Amino acid sequence: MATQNKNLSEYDKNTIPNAKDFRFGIVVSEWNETVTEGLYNGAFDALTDCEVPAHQIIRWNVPGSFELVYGAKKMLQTQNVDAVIVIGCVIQGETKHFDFVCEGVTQGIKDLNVQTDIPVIFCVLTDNNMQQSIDRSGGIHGNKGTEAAIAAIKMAYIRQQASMSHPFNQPLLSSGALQIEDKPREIENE
Ligand SMILES: Nc1c(NC[C@H](O)[C@H](O)[C@H](O)CO)[nH]c(=O)[nH]c1=O
Ligand SMILES: CC(=O)[C@@H](O)COP(=O)(O)O
Repeated sequence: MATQNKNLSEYDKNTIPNAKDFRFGIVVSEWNETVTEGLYNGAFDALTDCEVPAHQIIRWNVPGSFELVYGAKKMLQTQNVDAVIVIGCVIQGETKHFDFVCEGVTQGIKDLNVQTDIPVIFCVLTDNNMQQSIDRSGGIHGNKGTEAAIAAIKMAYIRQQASMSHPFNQPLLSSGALQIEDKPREIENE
């Protein structure tokens, strides 16, 4: 299993961009809250370890992982953030409900990444049992919240750099080929 070969809490600060000016939203599911609190603590501690001031981290709670999509959407619409982390823990029960919750939150977060300009980081455990969740929220495999925080910093940096680069959103030809203009378009002053 991939996680068994990679401790989720390990990161090299030398490979992480300067994050002190970034603002982060964290939406936390209350289902399996002992696990989600452990994930949140991992994320919060990693962000502050990377010089993000605590007052630049905004936390909202939602009832369950399925509500993470709506919570992240409203966070994006109303808060000045450079990335959002959604935190949940979905554990297989007796029925197929697990499948639908996992699919719904996965597709919903993917859609937000496609439809909006702010990266939304997927920190949702989808485990067979509680022990697997414990192992990944500060246990033997590390903390997925830590991993998510580092991913959030890196994606916020990519967004920042992309916004300062020449626009590469050249129009596509009818064939679908990318039309390369002689020089990048001038960025119009807003
Ligand atoms: N069983 C789990 C749930 N179920 C609740 C749903 O996420 C949702 O809140 C409900 O269906 C109302 O819309 N949520 C988790 O986060 N983890 C679970 O294991
Ligand atoms: C993911 C869930 O909603 C699940 O844990 C609920 O348990 P059950 O399938 O036994 O109703």
